[in-house]
Amino acid sequence: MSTMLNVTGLSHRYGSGENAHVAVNDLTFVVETGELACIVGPSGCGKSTLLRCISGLIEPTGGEVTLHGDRVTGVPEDLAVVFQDYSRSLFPWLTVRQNVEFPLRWKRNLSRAERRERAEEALSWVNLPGVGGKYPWQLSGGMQQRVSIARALARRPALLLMDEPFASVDAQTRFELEDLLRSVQVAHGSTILLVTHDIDESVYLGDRVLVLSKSPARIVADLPVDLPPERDQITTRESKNFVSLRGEVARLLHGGGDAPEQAPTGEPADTTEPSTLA
Ligand SMILES: Nc1ncnc2c1ncn2[C@@H]1O[C@H](COP(=O)(O)OP(=O)(O)OP(=O)(O)O)[C@@H](O)[C@H]1O
Repeated sequence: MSTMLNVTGLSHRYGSGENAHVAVNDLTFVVETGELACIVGPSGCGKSTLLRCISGLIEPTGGEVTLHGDRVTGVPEDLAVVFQDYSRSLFPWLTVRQNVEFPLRWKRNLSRAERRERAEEALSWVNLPGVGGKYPWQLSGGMQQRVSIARALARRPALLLMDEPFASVDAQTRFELEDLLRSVQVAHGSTILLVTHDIDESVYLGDRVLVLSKSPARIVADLPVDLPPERDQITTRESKNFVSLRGEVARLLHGGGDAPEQAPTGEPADTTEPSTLA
């Protein structure tokens, strides 16, 4: 496996002097090609700042980010981001197909017909064939977020960043979108870095879970997820490995980074921790 993303000693400080605020502090990790890595951390710990630095939207005040070996100094062309708020990221005056095609306009090597073909293909990947002629506001919230995912995938990004992508939809839709994302990722070998504050979601979706501390964010643990690639909302969440890992992540988050207590062998870990962090 080759390394897609390399984050080395990354720090970011907003402001200077007495008003300085360190949002992320000396983060080092890699994301391998074809991996779905989840970052979980408390609200306000610096997750969005980290994603902004990785996507080249802001320049880190320390350390560096490389994408397939190239140092990130601006927004890389082969990186796509999906945000939480689909209602603000889709253009309401464009049809679904035009929204998905929109970022492809800057790919000069693609003809109009190829752009359209790619848009239709990406819409079929997210189980939305046949809605290309509708407007976003004619679709449910979950469908609109699938359009946002299709728009990101149509660009065939080397890295897909997702910032709390399912936080604005109801629980049932969230489960459907989680399953959709995993199936798309497995089918297309996409490399994804997803940020969430939901412990269960991080374990259910991830091949790996990176646990962040309270602000300023530092990495408390980098945990492999020992679950099969094909997951199921009921049986996976009931499995011993899932329950044990979610307990470990919760203890790390609530303990602020202390070493986790291991559940006794053969017994499921305590599942009373809340799934999300305030
Ligand atoms: N532009 C900015 N200027 C100054 N401080 C900022 C700026 N953006 C974020 N911060 C501060 O940096 C810290 C981390 O913010 P950030 O949005 O990265 O956290 P987060 O983990 O994504 O939060 P949430 O989970 O609530 O979305 C917070 O204390 C925030 O107030």
